[in-house]
Amino acid sequence: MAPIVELSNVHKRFGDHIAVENVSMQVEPGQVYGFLGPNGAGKTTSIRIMLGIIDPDRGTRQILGAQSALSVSHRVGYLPEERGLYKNMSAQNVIAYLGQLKGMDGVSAKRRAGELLERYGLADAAKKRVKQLSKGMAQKVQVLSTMVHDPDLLVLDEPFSGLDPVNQQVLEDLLADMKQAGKTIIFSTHVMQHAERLCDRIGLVAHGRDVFNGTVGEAKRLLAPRILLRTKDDIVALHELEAVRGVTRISEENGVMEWEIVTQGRVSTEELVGRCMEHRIEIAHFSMIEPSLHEVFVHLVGGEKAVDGQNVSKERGDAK
Ligand SMILES: Nc1ncnc2c1ncn2[C@@H]1O[C@H](COP(=O)(O)OP(=O)(O)OP(=O)(O)O)[C@@H](O)[C@H]1O
Repeated sequence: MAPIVELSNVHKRFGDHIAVENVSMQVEPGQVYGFLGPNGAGKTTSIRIMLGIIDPDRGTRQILGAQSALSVSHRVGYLPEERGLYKNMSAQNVIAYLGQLKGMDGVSAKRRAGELLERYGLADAAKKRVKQLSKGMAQKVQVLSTMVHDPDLLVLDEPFSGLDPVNQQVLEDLLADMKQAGKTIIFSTHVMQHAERLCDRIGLVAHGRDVFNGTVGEAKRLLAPRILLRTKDDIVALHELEAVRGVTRISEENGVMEWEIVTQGRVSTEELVGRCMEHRIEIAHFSMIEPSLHEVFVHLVGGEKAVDGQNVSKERGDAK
């Protein structure tokens, strides 16, 4: 099956500034794709290129089998980074109006707008004018307006920004519902937890370039796991292992110390446990901590230094 969206080696310059340099992405039907990157990385520019709002200087794009998103716009729902709705219209009418612009008839658009508002906790806001809504509520209304015409593809630029934690969860649930309904979703975010929970694939850009493209699991495997060990014994024997990069004492209670062991490469649990037994280190607790997507992000975007900042290297370790 052809990808729903494909950017190949896209490049965009604004004056002297290169905003996007060789960005590529492929999104398959039904996938949730997280487009991640720090401020100014080129996410919005790439999304605008994808949707035909601006043209790339070089590279190619394809969306729903078309060269231009304009010819398939009724199949696409788009939440731009700049928010804005007609302030004097009611929430229900503004969603219905945007549905009509995407080809819906007035009655169906209004009915569907009412259903969406009810389902996602905004029934009371249906008759209120947009200018009477809080910023977060207006944003939710705008998100709902992107899906009123039942598009196949949702492209949401920073949909979580400006929402409180409860409404972020509502939005996560909404996106999960859309995925369940077989929709393809592309969203940009700085907040790794959303991407971690929702995405089948992620693309990370920094300074306009691709830094990573793959699944969340593949991203996490880029960093070695950490180990949490609780013991009352001296662990200097572990510190000397080749596979151990650093050891940090986290806490101490009743003579039992909790250590975080940073490994390098794929250290085996057997090797560490074996070493503990060999040196009579009695284990009160032993667990492997998978790196978070946030840590991978900092590692890829901020470089090794940022990761080292959280850990203690062998030289600085206090295991002795
Ligand atoms: N129309 C424009 N004219 C000049 N420079 C631009 C224009 N649009 C974007 N840029 C620049 O291109 C770079 C990438 O911007 P872009 O908005 O794509 O980043 P972003 O990853 O979406 O950032 P953020 O997360 O902060 O929204 C930035 O340095 C930005 O200042």
